[in-house]
Amino acid sequence: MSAGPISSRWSRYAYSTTLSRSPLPLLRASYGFSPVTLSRGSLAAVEGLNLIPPVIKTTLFKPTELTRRWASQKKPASKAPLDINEYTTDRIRNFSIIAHIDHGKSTLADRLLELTGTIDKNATNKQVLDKLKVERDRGITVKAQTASMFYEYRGQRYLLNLIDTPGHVDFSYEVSRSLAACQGTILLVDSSQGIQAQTVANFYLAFGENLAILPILNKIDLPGADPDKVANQIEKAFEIPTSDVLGISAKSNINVDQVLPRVIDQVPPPQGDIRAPFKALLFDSWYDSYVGVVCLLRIVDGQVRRGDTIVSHHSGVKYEVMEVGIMYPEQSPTVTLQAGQVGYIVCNMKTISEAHVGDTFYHLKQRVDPLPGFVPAKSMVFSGIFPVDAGEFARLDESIKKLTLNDSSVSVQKETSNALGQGWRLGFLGTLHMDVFRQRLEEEYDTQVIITQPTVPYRIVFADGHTKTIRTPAEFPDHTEVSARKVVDLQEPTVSATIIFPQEYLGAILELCSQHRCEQQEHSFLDETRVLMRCVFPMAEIVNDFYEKLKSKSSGYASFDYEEAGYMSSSLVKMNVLVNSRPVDALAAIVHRSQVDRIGRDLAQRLKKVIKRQLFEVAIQVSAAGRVVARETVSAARKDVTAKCYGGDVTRKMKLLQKQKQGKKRMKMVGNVELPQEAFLSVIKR
Ligand SMILES: Nc1nc2c(ncn2[C@@H]2O[C@H](COP(=O)(O)OP(=O)(O)OP(=O)(O)O)[C@@H](O)[C@H]2O)c(=O)[nH]1
Repeated sequence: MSAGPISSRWSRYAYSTTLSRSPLPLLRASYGFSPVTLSRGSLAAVEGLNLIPPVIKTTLFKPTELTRRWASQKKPASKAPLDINEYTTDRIRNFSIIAHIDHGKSTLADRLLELTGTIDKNATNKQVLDKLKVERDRGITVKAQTASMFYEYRGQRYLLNLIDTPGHVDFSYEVSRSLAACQGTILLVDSSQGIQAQTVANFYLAFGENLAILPILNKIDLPGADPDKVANQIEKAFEIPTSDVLGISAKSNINVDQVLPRVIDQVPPPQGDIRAPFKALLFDSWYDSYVGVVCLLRIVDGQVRRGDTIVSHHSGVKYEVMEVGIMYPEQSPTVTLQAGQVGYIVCNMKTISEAHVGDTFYHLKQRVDPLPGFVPAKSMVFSGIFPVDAGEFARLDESIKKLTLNDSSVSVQKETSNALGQGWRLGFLGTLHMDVFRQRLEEEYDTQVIITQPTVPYRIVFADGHTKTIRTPAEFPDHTEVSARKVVDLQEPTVSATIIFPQEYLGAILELCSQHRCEQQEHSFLDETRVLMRCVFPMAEIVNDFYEKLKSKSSGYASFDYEEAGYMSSSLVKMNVLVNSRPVDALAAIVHRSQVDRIGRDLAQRLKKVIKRQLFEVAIQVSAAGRVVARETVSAARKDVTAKCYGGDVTRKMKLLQKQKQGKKRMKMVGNVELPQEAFLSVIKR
């Protein structure tokens, strides 16, 4: 069945890690392998805890739009860059916080920044590392953020680099590249909700990177919290003894002071040699309108300072370093960055496309071998974006260019639609990513856009052997080409999904999955009440409203995570919508043959409801594979043309009615159906 290469996060890890020494009944059954015992130390006694007075910070930048909120928290500016040379590898710890969405990563990051004096203690510190407006509005992390902290423990000063990561599956790429800069991670689990789908997925990401994993239960202050039960789940699922699990409340600041001592004791210091030639991994970047591109680096060996000339392995381009520094938590210049540290550089890089994530930098005169890097993020969901007002095209074009400067995972291509005019076809990592992009366009750039139904990339295999990936229904081969055997195979992308839910919803969830062409692989129990199910879906089935349906079927208790699982052959057809015989391209879709009648009927009925009655009859037809699958008619609204004709000769009335009939005929002939903007959009707008 599977036609393309299967790239599974789990299968990737299966060959990149050693198999377990001890049995891991639950997850080995699910994922085909089990983890080795994780590196853990004993709980260190909390002693000698002493905060280092905040180092005076310098910033050469005006706060950007996104960081304006921090302005009130900035420490007094100074001209002197920070000297962090004393922090050799043994006194550095690089760690991240990973968790399911909303389990409290950003809140814990706030507390750790306060505890170390990196930000002032302030009742208004809420998810300080969520800098984007959209993150604050939605209460979710979209972009991983790095913050450096200074901390004294047992008489020794440490430089701790924390990376707060997003929890939502659309942004798991952010998580995986952030982990490449760390040696350890805090696996945070909400003690009232227990292990969820992204807890499992993120655990395996960290495990695959061979990171030390520190299990922490959050929200122990909640009345519904059951830390013992959740600690048992962690032991069963990940083979981490319950005695290693720390219970905290990030919100109420309970036991948070035990977190950093554990990080120092259990996360290994970074490897690296300060005397070796400079070698650094670029793992994130963003565009700052004042200084250009800012690159976040993990310094593997050697050191870098202002004035150095460095070279990109990826492009061979030379750059002069204008500034180096750490995120403290904003950009704060330092004298150098050296082996083991995580920090930023500003060089004469003009566009974000030059900052290739996974690139290796080296000194001009000391070439080094490149680091392994990352597989680039791939757009999986494509949508047409059009300006609501066609006169806004140029402004929207500018806004999209600016926004994609800071989000290189969005792919952009121009597109024209007969119904919606000139626009773009954009590719996103998932539908939440798409929605976040739309919200940012509207709020940060004050533009109004129409987004068409998302589609996934399909593959067409032709008789001559060549393969084409298509991203719009317009590119789908004509059904005559398919029947003439010019096309030998049609394929759609699939995902391997993990769903975790309470047992009482098993029946309802199985039914929902089968409606979405799901192939269930297995299910097992996390504990006596919770089920972990693994299955394969066609990606097209989950990009629209599957998650909302899953939440509603499980009263909000189910969680869901997925990853690409290659392509499979599929019986696909293109569905066309005709309004008075004219195709409306913005409503066309690629669907599975088994669903054509249901989707076609539903679409025709919805269109009928929103098309206003005209002075003539309007026929709505949905066709697929050369046949009409649904038809609806909007009857004509009869205008009383004789209303003003009081009394008089009957032939005068007849003449007016005759004239009206002629007019209707002409309009019908032209096919000039007026689709009211808002009504029409309500069908295609998400
Ligand atoms: N009662 C209680 N609530 C908490 C605690 N920690 C976090 N919260 C709340 O949980 C919600 C989610 O917290 P966040 O810190 O945004 O969670 P997150 O994991 O960063 O979320 P994403 O970045 O979207 O994945 C917020 O309303 C927090 O106030 C805690 O210890 N106790």
